[in-house]
Amino acid sequence: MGVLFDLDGTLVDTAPDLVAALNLALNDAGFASVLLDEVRHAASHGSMALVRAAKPSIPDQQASLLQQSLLSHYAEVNGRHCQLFEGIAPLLDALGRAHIPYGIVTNKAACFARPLIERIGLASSCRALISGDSVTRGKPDAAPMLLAASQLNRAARHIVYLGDAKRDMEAARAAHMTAALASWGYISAGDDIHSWPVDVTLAHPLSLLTQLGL
Ligand SMILES: O=C(O)COP(=O)(O)O
Repeated sequence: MGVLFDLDGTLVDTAPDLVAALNLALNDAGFASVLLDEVRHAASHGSMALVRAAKPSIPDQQASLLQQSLLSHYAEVNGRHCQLFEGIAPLLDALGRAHIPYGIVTNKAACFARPLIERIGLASSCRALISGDSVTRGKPDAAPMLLAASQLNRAARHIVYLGDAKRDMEAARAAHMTAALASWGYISAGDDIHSWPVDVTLAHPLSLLTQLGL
């Protein structure tokens, strides 16, 4: 048995850092800041989704400049305001006690994902960290999932993948893993989660232990 996690919106509440970087970029460009709750739902979908959540109607070129600025500010603030979601630390402890390895499959670039898991204290316990740029095709493709499974040394069918986005559920299904929806994540009212390929919906991180029969 093994467990894989999505990073943003599932394992770590990264929205405060991402929105801090977004606001620095907006302010540099002469725009007003946005509130965390206004754009939090976009935080699982990458930097351009955050820019578009704040500024839906600016031209593409201006959005690209804001995205580049956001990413350069994010390199500074990454790990500063974020924390593990409530219930994740005891979950990881319980997995460790049960000798169930865990890893992370994120679409975030390695230059952000690696320092983040070091700053948040997971680098020594996490057995696999697959980033968006570790493979040619990221989620919803099966490739990053299967690479993580090989690093955990577990068969894909014995792995549960927790995520908060449709592409996470699709990637888990494509890799023949159990697709577990983390309902504490960045899911917006407009997300039609009933149409997503979900095997199990978890209301709290510790609900995974019941799912695993622990
Ligand atoms: O930064 C992104 O693109 C999203 O990252 P995630 O896959 O951990 O949700």
